[in-house]
Amino acid sequence: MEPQARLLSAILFHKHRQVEVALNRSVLAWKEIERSRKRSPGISNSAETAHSHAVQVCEIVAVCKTKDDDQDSKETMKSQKKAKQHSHLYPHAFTVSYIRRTRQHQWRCGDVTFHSANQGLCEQWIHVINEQLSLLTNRPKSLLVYINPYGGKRHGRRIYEQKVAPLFRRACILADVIVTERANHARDHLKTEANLDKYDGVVCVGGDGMFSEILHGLVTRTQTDNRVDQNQPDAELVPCSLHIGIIPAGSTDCICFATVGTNDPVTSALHIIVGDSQPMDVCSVHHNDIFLRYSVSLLGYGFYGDILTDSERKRWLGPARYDLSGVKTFLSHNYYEGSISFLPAENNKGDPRDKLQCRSGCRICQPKPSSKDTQWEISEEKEKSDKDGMGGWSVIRGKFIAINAASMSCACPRSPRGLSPSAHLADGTTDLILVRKCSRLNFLRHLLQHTNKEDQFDHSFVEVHRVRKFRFQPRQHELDSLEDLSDSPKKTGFSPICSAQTTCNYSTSHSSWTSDGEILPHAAIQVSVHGQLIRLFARGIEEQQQCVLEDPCTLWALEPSTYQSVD
Ligand SMILES: CCCCCCCCCCCCC/C=C/[C@@H](O)[C@H](COP(=O)(O)O)NC(=O)CCCCCCCCCCCCCCC
Ligand SMILES: Nc1ncnc2c1ncn2[C@@H]1O[C@H](COP(=O)(O)OP(=O)(O)O)[C@@H](O)[C@H]1O
Ligand SMILES: [Ca+2]
Repeated sequence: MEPQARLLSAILFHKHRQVEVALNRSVLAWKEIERSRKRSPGISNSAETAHSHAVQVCEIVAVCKTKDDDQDSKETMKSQKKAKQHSHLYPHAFTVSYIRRTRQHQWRCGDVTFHSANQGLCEQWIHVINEQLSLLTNRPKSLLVYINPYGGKRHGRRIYEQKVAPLFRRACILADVIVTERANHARDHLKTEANLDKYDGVVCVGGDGMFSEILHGLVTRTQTDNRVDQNQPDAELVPCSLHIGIIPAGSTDCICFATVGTNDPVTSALHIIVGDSQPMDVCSVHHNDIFLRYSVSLLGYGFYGDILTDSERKRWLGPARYDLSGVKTFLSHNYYEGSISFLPAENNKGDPRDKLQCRSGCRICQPKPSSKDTQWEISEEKEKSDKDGMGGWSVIRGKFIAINAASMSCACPRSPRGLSPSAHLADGTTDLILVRKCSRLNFLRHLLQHTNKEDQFDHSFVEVHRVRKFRFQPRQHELDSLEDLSDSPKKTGFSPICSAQTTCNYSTSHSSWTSDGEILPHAAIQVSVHGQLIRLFARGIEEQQQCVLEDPCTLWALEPSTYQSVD
């Protein structure tokens, strides 16, 4: 790769030591002068060695003039005298705030302050760095923020004010904040009222349920504006132009965890600031050609549907409601009869058991521009020609403890690999997991495997398919109407210890679907995946500590440009 020309270089002071600082279009680097000369001449090929540091320009949060009060605030008593002398000699300074990777995908905002005797020089550095930042056009300047004050442990407002707002201010992002006053406040505001032209993105402070509100508001608004009828299951939906940021402050937060790798408000705020972009699939759910909901994480019938139905009554318990309802539902051990038909994904989409996890820059999720249209036509054609005979579609009937569709891994702190560890964020498919009637012990084994590294699909009673569309029809019990009044749910040989359904006056042989944590009113549904319908301010889970810098040493080897100025 052609090394880039230096924009600036100078001898400045950092922590009372002389450093050489250099900037090109992609990297800001600095190294101590005396020590590096004394020690080895070779600097290793990493972003940071003992005496050489480098930061990618696209990971700089902000640069600003350092105020006098800030300069010595972190000094110890011992070094205060030295610092005073130093700041007398070099009274001018600027601070660069940048992204620092810590453990397990967590990001923090680090600061580095450079001092100089020359005020003009400091101003020049601030100007040139800001000029480079202004070229990064994917960064949001104006955001619309919705806070659910009742999500998770009810810390949403505090999390935003203490951890996120100061970072947005530092990055000069304007934020209009709405603290919601009722469920669906954010959805309705986005659907009709909000002036979206003003914003570069929408931020949701809350859990998956709150994200779902933003999703529905934005997707519906986009379809209305483009005159697309959401009730048509085959309608080609128009992708949303605004990015969505998630500040995790809910109970599960799996959409954040599976797209960032951690549930941490500061990390999410930094992904928003740098304008990361992660496309994401969205499932549309219909009942008899009537639109019900969109879903991005788990669409679950049976086990998870029952947990969610039960846990809604325990909302006051916060995130612990899922554990309590989980144990209760596990002990109930219900199964449900029905038939699933699905349209499998094309072969190039991989397999749910192939262990190719979706990671930042995932190849399977890349749109294939040259062949996409023709591929799409072929598969549409195949689908049409197959429609009458249901060719291309597979049908499975049976008794199921759980039917889960995971459009992405659904990784979360409870299950760090998720419900379908190899599911992809943006491949246009969902992984359909069918857990048939089995013993309690076997089901427990299967569940436990979600928490360790074992393969949860390695059971005769579990099957998993990567699909583009599916339908579910619960078994119609001819005598349902008579039996429903007296019958409890079907059991796998044990009497019920407690059951959500015994108090339910809807057919007891049916469960409910949960879609991103919300309950759907119908059991018979049609689902289609809409590839890459939305984009998040995220980049997918990074493989490891990514050191994508060009060798910072190249900066030192370059001829100075016209910008060069040395103190
Ligand atoms: C024995 C331990 C078994 C642990 C099994 C863990 C599997 C967890 C898979 C989680 C998938 C989560 C998919 C995410 C869905 C969310 O969109 C959605 C909404 O999120 P929000 O609250 O942030 O708005 N959340 C949920 O649907 C919550 C799912 C929670 C599942 C908890 C499962 C607990 C199971 C406990 C079984 C206990 C067996 C005990 C035996 C004595
Ligand atoms: N101000 C509010 N009062 C009551 N419910 C709200 C409010 N704002 C949002 N909600 C609803 O709260 C539910 C849960 O929100 P969420 O942020 O996902 O928290 P959790 O992860 O704890 O479920 C969602 O269904 C959302 O529509
Ligand atoms: Ca997918």
